[in-house]
Amino acid sequence: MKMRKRRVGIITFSDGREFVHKELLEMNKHFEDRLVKALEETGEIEVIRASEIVWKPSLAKKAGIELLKAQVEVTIFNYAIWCWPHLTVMASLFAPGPYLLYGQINPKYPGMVGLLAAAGALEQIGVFPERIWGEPENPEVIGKVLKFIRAASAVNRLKGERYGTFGGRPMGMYTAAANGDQWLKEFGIDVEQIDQYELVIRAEKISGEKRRKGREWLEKLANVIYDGKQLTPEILERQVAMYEAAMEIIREYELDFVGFKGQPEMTNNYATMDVVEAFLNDPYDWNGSKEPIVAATETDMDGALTMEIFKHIAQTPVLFADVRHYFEDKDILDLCNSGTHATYFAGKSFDPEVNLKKVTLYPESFYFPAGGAAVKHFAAPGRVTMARLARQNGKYVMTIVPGEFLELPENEMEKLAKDVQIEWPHAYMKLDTDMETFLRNYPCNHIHGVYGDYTEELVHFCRLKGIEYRILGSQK
Ligand SMILES: C[C@H](O)[C@@H](O)[C@@H](O)C(=O)CO
Repeated sequence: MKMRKRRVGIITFSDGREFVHKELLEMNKHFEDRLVKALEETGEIEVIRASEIVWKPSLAKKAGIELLKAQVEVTIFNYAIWCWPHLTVMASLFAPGPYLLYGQINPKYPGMVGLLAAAGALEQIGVFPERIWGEPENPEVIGKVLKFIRAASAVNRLKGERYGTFGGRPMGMYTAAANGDQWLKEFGIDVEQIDQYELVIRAEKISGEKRRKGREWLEKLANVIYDGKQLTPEILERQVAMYEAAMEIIREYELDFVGFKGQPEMTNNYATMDVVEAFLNDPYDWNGSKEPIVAATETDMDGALTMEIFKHIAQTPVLFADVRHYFEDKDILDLCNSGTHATYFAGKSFDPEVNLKKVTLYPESFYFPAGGAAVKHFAAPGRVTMARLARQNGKYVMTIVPGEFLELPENEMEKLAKDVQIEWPHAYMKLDTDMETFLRNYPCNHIHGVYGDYTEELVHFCRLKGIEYRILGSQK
């Protein structure tokens, strides 16, 4: 999967007395060099430096404009000596936020004083920057910087995105239907409404060659169980055609992420959306590797939004699941949903051959008379961060649920799945919190997440957006 580097601007400030500035210039530059090197070494960041160290107002303005023109996603204001705070304020009028005030360790000069004076000045005018202090070579310090940058770039990457909702509120699910005006106002996301019929019309026009290519690839790499009724080669090809149709619409309408109603119209009359949803979320399909396109089932808008935030923060595929069952005796939460588990989760690999070996395309059950394949697998073990953005009394609240996907013997996973829903994918999770706390606080039926520890990034995201958050479990 191709990672888009996060574009970060840096402005280093100085003393407003020219003779002091000149005296300390080489040292100041050296501190900037060290920070730039450490940022670039993360492999996630492209640094844009202002052309000059800022010691007078005209240079503050010039530096800010340079970063604005370079379309940076975050600006770091860098302090190693005493810096006159109005220079930061003036640069902030042009340099794109969010802002991180970075303090270098340089005890012989009042760098920390400069940082705090600038922070206070910004806050007086309603701009609330993050502050980090330390040696750029310290992995813990640069780790903190990176977490902030991931969250800040996610805030900016959402801006101007388009969400396509195929069909309306599914099966009476209030939590799936959000308000487009609120999305635009709070996140800068435009919502496009598309009729599911458009998918059917376009799917019918997808060539036999394209259908066959998808079906044969799936048959070759995964285990396909045809039952002659709910799942036949023809129905699987119909799901492939719907995927191709969805891709066509996504490109044509310039959509960044999507949701499909699916139930009951498509699942009663045409085919389930499972193959479409899983492979949109995957970093590949039968045509090759691609960027994952977040796809929520049941047109769950806030679910899709949570996933899109995760995608920008972690730059990996994102899981969508139902909170399905709790095995009390084993303390295992079963996350399971028919459609949207990307096959990436089966093997945690970007290589489809690795993951699809562990995937079975199962005939759908009685809920879905039109038939189709459910994309069944078990999520690979590992530390995960799950979360959900939900509206409570009109306001967004983020519930963050850290935990672990468990390593269980294959036969035990099959046994657990049989007791729940054999044909659907499962992720067996051990929560950091206890089940009672989870049930009392979790805001809806769907949950989303990625491998890795991203709690701090989500917290930064919420702070930047003024969203209330709660963490169910400790931050590890
Ligand atoms: C079979 C049901 O209609 C499921 O689709 C339902 O349990 C859900 O997935 C709800 O999120």
